[in-house]
Amino acid sequence: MPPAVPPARVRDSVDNLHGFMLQTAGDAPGAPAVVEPGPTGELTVVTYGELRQRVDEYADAIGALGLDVGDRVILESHTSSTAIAVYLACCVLGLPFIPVSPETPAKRLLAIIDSARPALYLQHEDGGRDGVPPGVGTARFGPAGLRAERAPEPRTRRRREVVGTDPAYIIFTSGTTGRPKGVVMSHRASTAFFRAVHGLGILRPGDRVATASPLQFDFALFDIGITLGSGATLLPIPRERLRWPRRFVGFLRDAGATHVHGVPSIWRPVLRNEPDELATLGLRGVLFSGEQFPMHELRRLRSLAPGARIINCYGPTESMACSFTDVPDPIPDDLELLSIGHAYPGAEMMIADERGRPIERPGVPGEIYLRAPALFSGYWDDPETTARALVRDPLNPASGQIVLRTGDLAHRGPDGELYFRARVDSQVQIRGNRVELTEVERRIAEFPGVGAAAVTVADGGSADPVLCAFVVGAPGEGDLDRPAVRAFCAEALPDYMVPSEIHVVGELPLTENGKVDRALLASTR
Ligand SMILES: Nc1ncnc2c1ncn2[C@@H]1O[C@H](COS(=O)(=O)NC(=O)C[C@H](N)c2ccccc2)[C@@H](O)[C@H]1O
Repeated sequence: MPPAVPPARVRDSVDNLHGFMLQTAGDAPGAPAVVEPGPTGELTVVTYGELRQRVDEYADAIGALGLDVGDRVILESHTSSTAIAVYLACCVLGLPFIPVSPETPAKRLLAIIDSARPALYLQHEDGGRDGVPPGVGTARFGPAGLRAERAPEPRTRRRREVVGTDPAYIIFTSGTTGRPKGVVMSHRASTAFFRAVHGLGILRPGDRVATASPLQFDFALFDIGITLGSGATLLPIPRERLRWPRRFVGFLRDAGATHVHGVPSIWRPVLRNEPDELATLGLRGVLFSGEQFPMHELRRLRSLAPGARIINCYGPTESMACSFTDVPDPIPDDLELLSIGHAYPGAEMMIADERGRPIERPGVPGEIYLRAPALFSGYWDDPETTARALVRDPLNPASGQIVLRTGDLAHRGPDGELYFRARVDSQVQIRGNRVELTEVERRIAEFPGVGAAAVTVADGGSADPVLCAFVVGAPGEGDLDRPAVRAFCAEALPDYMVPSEIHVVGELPLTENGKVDRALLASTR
C-alpha cells in the first residue's frame, strides 16, 4: 500500500488566490475584511486576522475529508465572510470552487452536478437544499466550523502540489443551449488579473465596498478579490435589501459604504424612489459591469454622486474583465455611447472582421479579441466550445499565443478607444437586413421620458421576425406616448429597425445576475 499522501497545501511562493487575498492579514491583521449582518441583524466586523483563522480551520476540516487536488467543491451560499473563508480554504487545498446561489433551481443544480461531478457539496448550516445526489459528499458550515454529513466517495490522493495553473474556480453560466457552460479560471490567470488591475488604484485600504452581485456571478468573485487584495473592506449587500430602495440606501449608510459595485439594474429603483437619500451618502466610487448603463439613468446617478469615480467595467467571465473606463464627469450632453476604453495595463483588445483581419478604421465594427495573461483555461469538459473561444492570435498565428475571442462587437473611436456595440449572436436579420438590438435600445432610451428599454425579436410566424420594445418610464415622468416613441425611432433608424410593438412596463425582468432578461421578454410578448 503506497504511503498515504497528505493533503496538498499551496506553497507561499506559488500563484494562488489564497495568498493574494490574505496578504493584508500579514500586514494588518486587525484591519476589517468583511462587515456583515450578525445572527441578530446587527452589523459585525470580521478582521483579516479572524478571516485567516477561519480559512485555516476550514482548510483543516475539508483537508481531513481525503480529497485530492482538482476535486471540485460546490458551495451554495450568498456572499459572506464564511463563504469567503470556505472559498479561500478550497484555494489553499487546490480544490476548484463552484459557487451556486440558494436561489439556483434544483434542476439546474443537478445539471451542474452532473457535469462537474463534484466531490463535495457545502451549504450554510441553515441552508435549505436537499436531494444532493448520492456519490457527492455533503457538509454544512457556519461560524462554529464545518459539520460533515455524508462522506465523499473514497479516493486515492495522487497529487502533492497545488500549482498556479490549477483551476481556482468554475463559474457555470446559463449556456444558451440549456447545457450549463463551466468557465474554468486558474489561480495564475486570476492572480495575474488582480495584480494588473491593482495598478489602476480603484481601491485602497480603508475603502468600504458594498457588493451587490450573487456569489455564482464572477462579478462577486471580482469584488472579493479586488477588495481583499487592496486591503479594503467588503460589505456584502443582503439580497433582500436590494429589492427595497429605502433599505438598500439604509444599508449603505449604516455600513459606511464608500464604494458600490454592481450591475446597472441595482440603481433603477433607487434612482426612481430615493434619489435624495442617495445624494447624502457621499459615495466616492461606483463600478458597474455586465451590460450597458442606460444613459438617462447614468446621468441621473452621475448628478447624485458628484465627484465619485464611476467606472464602466467591460468583459466576459472568460477573462473576468477586459477594461475599466472612467465615466466622464460631467457627462457631455451630446454623449450617446459610453466608451469601454482600452484594456487594463498589460492586456490589449483588438477588433477583427469575420476572417480575423484587424480593423483599424474608426467606426467600423468588428469582434473584440483579447490578448492578456488572464484568460480562462477552457469550458469544463467541452473542448469543442473551448476551441471556438481560445484561438491562435490572428495577427501572429505561428507564435502559438492563444487569445480570447469575446463574441462581442465593438468599433473604435477617433483615439482608438473602443465602443461596445452588441453580442455577435444578438444580431438579427429583419427583412434581410442585419439589426443590432442594442442600437435600437439606445435610440429608444434617448427619448425624453424613457428610463430604460429592451428590444427583442418575437417570432413573426411565417413572416419576418417582429421587433418588440419593452420600455420603462424615467423617474417622475408621466405616461409614455408610444406613437411618439416610434416616430422618434423612425427619425434616426431605417424602417426595418423601428419596433413594430412598444410595451410600456413597470420594470424590466432580470436574470439571476441582475441583467435584463431578454429571453423572458421575448417569450412573454
Ligand atoms: N460594461 C459593459 N458594457 C456592455 N456590455 C457588457 C459590459 N460588461 C459586460 N458586458 C456584456 O456581458 C458579457 C459578459 O457577461 S458575463 O460573462 O456574464 N460576465 C459579466 O457580465 C461580468 C464580467 N465578467 C465582470 C466581472 C467582474 C468585474 C467586471 C466584469 C460581455 O461579453 C458583454 O457582452
